[in-house]
Amino acid sequence: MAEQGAAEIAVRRAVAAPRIVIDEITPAVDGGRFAAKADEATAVPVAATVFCDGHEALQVRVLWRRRGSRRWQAQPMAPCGNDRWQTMLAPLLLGDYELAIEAWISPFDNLLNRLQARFEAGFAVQQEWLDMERFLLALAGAGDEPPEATLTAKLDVLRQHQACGEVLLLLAQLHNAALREAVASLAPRPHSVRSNRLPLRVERLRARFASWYELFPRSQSGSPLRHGTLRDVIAQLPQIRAMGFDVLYLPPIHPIGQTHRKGRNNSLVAGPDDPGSPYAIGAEAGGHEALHPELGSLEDFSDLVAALHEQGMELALDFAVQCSPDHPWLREHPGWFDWRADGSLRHAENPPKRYEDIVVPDFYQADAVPALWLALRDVVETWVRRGVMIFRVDNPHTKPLPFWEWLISDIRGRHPRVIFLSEAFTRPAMLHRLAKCGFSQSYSYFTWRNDKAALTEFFIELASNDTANYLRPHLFVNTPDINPYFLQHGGRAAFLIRAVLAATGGGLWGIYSGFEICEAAALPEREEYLDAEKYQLRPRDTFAPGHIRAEITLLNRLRAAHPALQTQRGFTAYQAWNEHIFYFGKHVAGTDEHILVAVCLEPFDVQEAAFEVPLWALGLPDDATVDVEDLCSGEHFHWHGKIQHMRIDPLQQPYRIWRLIAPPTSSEGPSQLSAGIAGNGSVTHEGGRPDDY
Ligand SMILES: O=P(O)(O)O[C@H]1O[C@H](CO)[C@@H](O[C@H]2O[C@H](CO)[C@@H](O)[C@H](O)[C@H]2O)[C@H](O)[C@H]1O
Repeated sequence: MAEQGAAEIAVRRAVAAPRIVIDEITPAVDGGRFAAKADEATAVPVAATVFCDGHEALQVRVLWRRRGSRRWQAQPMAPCGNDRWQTMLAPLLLGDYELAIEAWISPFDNLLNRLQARFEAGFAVQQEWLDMERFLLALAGAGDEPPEATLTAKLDVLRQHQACGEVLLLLAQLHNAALREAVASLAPRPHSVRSNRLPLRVERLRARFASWYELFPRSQSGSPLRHGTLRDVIAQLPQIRAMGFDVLYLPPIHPIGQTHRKGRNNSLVAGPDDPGSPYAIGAEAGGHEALHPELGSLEDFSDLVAALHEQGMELALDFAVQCSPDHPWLREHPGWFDWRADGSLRHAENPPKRYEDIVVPDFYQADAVPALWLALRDVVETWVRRGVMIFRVDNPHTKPLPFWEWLISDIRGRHPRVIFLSEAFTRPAMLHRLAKCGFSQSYSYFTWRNDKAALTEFFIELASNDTANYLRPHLFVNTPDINPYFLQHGGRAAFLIRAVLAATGGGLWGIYSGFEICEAAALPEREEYLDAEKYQLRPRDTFAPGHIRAEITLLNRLRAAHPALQTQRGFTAYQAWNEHIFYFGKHVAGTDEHILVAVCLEPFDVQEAAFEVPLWALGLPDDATVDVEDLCSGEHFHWHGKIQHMRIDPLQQPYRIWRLIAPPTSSEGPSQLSAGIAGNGSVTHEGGRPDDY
């Protein structure tokens, strides 16, 4: 008896289990443990695998609501093959959302499918119609309010078609939108099931698409003898904006400690005039909320913020959780630090790098919880109040993950426009986890991806939904810490190569001042700059001969004009039969824009290659003719057929950027663009130098 009872309970449990499977929802990060990322300018593609036993017809829809709201909004999803369902949500407003997928068996669609199948197979549909009629009658009931009234009226029309044997018209009416809407609101939803809720974070467009320029304010006076100020920075803005950059990033601007101050080239002893590393935060004049006195006043700071806005730019500030031994926190809050037995503190490090001039507070000291966490949050709040909406976070991987997850969520709760960039050059697992914890953008391994295979793998991974749903790579070509070997040895062409890869491969790229004049002098056998600006004033002439300002300007202009260049998504590696030519396409789903980029990775020697034009992506046969625009020279020409040939002289221009122009539909007549343009299928012409544009 007991056995029988247990069996019955087990059966009832099985019966209560969902009959419909909802799986592989995207966007979702770790099954909803972390928020997927979207931005307010972009529609959100939602997809899921949804299926059931047998041949039951399903209805599937996506539900979404702002976090904290009780009301769900709904949008139907459509099948796209292999049990996959999809829809596109119109761009959402800034903020945090929840998504869920809901599905149920649709008796109406089951009846309709059967009726249609019988008809298409040439059989009578009398029986199927009676089933349908009974179903609709039951739904309409005796109600005379919409939607019942709509259904009753439609039923009359359906019966007339049925009586006259007009099955095609009957079917058309059964597909009628008003009828389906009425049915949807009245019909039962057997076996209805809803997925778990998946968080989605909608950020500003600049979280996904921005061009950064980094400089040290102290070097902007034009003289090695005078410490630069924020006013000097304001004077530089027009020329930085003219290159097309829209974010100005400054390393820490706080007072710099004296104790263990570093000297030139990272020496452990500073000379009397050495300004010290700006990352050694905190001195008599204050800590993280103070401004280094030599840079100016807080009024100057707010003038800088205003001047940036006038230029259509904005500021990114460093947020570095560390202290010089002279930071006021060491005196005021000794309990935030992990003191050694001899009364000293262990200096910070990011192995193998050693940071002898700073110490890091201990997030889990009894006195530090919650005081230190809140104090750090208040530092960010202070700068937000002063107009900073972007923070580049120094070394986040050496601080606890729960701290970042809490801090970012807390700040964004009040300031959804705030963007955090994670500077974590560390193991992939940590780099990725920081992005999941909420960082809007992440430094990446781009700087060290140079050959074709490595670049292909790198960009394919970043473009994949699995990664792009939570991690946005920031492609810096150089940083004050990284003077890449490729730039050290590749001459001017190397700078152009790296610039075009970064500016076209992803939505976020950045240069550190000096890149535009191909600065590359290095410490021997090190990826570090000689006389690094981190330890001394380094005024430079950023218009020095040989500069690549025109090329950078063109790249930023192309990025602004072409949505395909504003994202890491939509990357496809194409065939160019030469190991030194990296050739890829960028295309944003839902647009007809196809950009092709070919980069000669060899900075000194001419390279040639046959390459394939992805005519198939435009729905064209292999022997079609396609109009092409060379986006660097402005020339228009044709390519006849799928296989073309390129020749690139890196000393002239180590890259090509083309736009494929979709052929006009037959009603539009011949393309205006192609009229009168000679094209022999070859792109061996060198076109104009970028300086000519
Ligand atoms: O460790 P990372 O490679 O991520 O580099 C970042 O953090 C470093 C520590 O803040 C910072 O290093 C610079 O500042 C230190 C503290 O003043 C100093 O000891 C180092 O010599 C100096 O390079 C680095 O610049 C930053 O990008």
